[in-house]
Amino acid sequence: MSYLNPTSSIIDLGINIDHVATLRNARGTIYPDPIQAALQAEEAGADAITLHLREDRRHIRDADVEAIRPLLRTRMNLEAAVTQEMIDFSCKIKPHDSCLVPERRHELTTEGGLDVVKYFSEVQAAVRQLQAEGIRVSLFIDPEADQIQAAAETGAPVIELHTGRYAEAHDEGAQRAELERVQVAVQEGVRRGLKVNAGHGLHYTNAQAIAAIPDIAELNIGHAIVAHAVFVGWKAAVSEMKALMVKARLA
Ligand SMILES: CC(=O)[C@@H](O)[C@H](O)COP(=O)(O)O
Ligand SMILES: NCC(=O)COP(=O)(O)O
Repeated sequence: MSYLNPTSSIIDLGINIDHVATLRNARGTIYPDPIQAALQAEEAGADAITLHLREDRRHIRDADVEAIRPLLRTRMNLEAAVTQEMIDFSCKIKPHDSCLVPERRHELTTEGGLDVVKYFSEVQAAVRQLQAEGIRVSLFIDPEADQIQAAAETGAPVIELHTGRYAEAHDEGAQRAELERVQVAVQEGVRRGLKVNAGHGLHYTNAQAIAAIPDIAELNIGHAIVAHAVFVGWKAAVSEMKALMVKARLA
């Protein structure tokens, strides 16, 4: 199976455009346009465009995904819950990457990783259906050895480690412990032959330590970049994040 990846870099940045759509939907306008955000992010150095089609469609909508898919020059990483509706939609869209995430209707944001151990057979069936369409599957999981093992056993070639606990750890000791958890999980993923990505809650002062971990392939970042763009502009916010990640990896 071959996958399009024209921009392979030292560490890839997937720009999550969900909260461009959140801003649009807040007033029911047609701006800011997630299509424009995706294309400008690519021009500014994004290696992939990530978007999460939530079951309640609170930000990204079906029509956004359909419009953006044929226009991308990099990759689409479509995040969705493990429901038959979402898997069928992803199979119709055929993104380069399909990232399976957990979802609770009333959560403010994705609170943890997909419990692949508990829902193994459902996740494996989803992985198989997506892979039969030539879609690369990523599982968004907590940085835990049993989840990584289960993820590998589903046949998915990619995992994305949820960095939310690292991002929310405000004292130095807790942050160091969470960073170590991610570092160990990356090693475990690589040992099992997986491509290891990471993301959630990363911003301009905490992404460096994650980007510096050897073997992390890609970071997916959204909310902090949309927020920073208010002050510096969208393309500048994207390229600033990409530059700091590359600098951290090379340091
Ligand atoms: C799965 C994930 O981590 C991202 O989709 C991120 O959570 C942005 O979407 P929300 O802010 O709606 O959770
Ligand atoms: N999968 C994580 C992601 O896409 C971005 O999450 P966030 O930066 O918006 O928290």
